[in-house]
Amino acid sequence: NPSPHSAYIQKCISLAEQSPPRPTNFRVGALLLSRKDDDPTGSNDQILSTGYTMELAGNTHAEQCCFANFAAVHNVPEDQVASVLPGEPGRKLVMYVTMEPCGKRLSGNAPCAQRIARTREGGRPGIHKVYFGVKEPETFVGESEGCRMLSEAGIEWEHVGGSEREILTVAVAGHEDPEAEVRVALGEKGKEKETN
Ligand SMILES: Nc1nc(=O)c(N)c(NC[C@H](O)[C@H](O)[C@H](O)COP(=O)(O)O)[nH]1
Ligand SMILES: [Zn+2]
Repeated sequence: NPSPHSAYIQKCISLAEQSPPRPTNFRVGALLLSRKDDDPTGSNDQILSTGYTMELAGNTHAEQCCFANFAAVHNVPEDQVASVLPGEPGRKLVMYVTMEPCGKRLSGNAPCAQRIARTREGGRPGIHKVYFGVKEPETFVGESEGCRMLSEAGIEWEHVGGSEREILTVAVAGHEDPEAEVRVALGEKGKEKETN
């Protein structure tokens, strides 16, 4: 049976497409689920929450909204989401995000890798693994730090390949030269503009 990763990444792309295009961030989609141990096809997955960039008021990120939406259902503020995330034996929490969780934000707001790491505070199991469809491009913060921060927090991560161009095209739709930015991010630096 096929792995469920690509289907979840596609779901996150659909979420990202709901994000209002801005020149100052990326349009990203995120999904939180509970997965039964030893269930590689995800046949027993339980979706817990979703989020997309600027879904909620303010300068909010997809992962931040995903947590905030879950916290709201459980009547706690987003920064206390760890206290209401399930920690059942035999199941693990997994996130899918179109883009690598940010390790730094030009706004100075708490980066998503830190928010994800904080779910493990107080010895809670928290988020076990993060799957993402593309590394963060260097547009805003240069070399991305998100994966290193997740590893330091003991959280596994994995790049699910195959949808990079689609994810990046959605992510940069509000930027000044989206096509060029996608080409650069894909390592197609310096390619001549496609002659139309
Ligand atoms: N993983 C991720 N999810 C998002 O929802 C989002 N918008 C970004 N974007 C990362 C980028 O590095 C920051 O958007 C800029 O650094 C500007 O920072 P603010 O967004 O203004 O805090 N990254
Ligand atoms: Zn972020």
